[in-house]
Amino acid sequence: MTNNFKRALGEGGFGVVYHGYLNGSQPLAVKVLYESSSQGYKHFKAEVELLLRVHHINLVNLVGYCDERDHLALIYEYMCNGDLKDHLSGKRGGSVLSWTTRLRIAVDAALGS
Ligand SMILES: Nc1ncnc2c1ncn2[C@@H]1O[C@H](COP(=O)(O)OP(=O)(O)OP(=O)(O)O)[C@@H](O)[C@H]1O
Repeated sequence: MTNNFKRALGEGGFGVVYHGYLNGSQPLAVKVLYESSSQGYKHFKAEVELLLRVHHINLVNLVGYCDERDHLALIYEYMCNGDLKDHLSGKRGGSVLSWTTRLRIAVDAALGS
């Protein structure tokens, strides 16, 4: 899927996220979790159980997961517009978001949570 983990999209608190494709065409983001602690595994299971049940337009979809105990990965649909953090901080260039837009994003995020 990730072509041997060729392209890293970023890194969060739980692992590195790689770009990949499903069936060679559907773009994906594959989060490979750091070595699993019991705390990490609990978080992984909670994320899988919640996101496989809950679908909302403001939430990224979980497409699948890998649970081999020592190798854990979460597979999400790929968000092509980048990180919200970068949009809010103006790092992506382009126009600065207005306060009205920021407020709408906050409300939309709250609706998805
Ligand atoms: N579904 C996705 N589509 C595209 N890029 C993604 C996706 N998920 C994560 N990324 C990229 O990988 C980076 C790390 O994401 P990740 O969710 O691990 O960290 P985070 O947003 O800091 O959250 P957390 O606090 O859960 O670790 C993001 O900043 C983003 O650039």
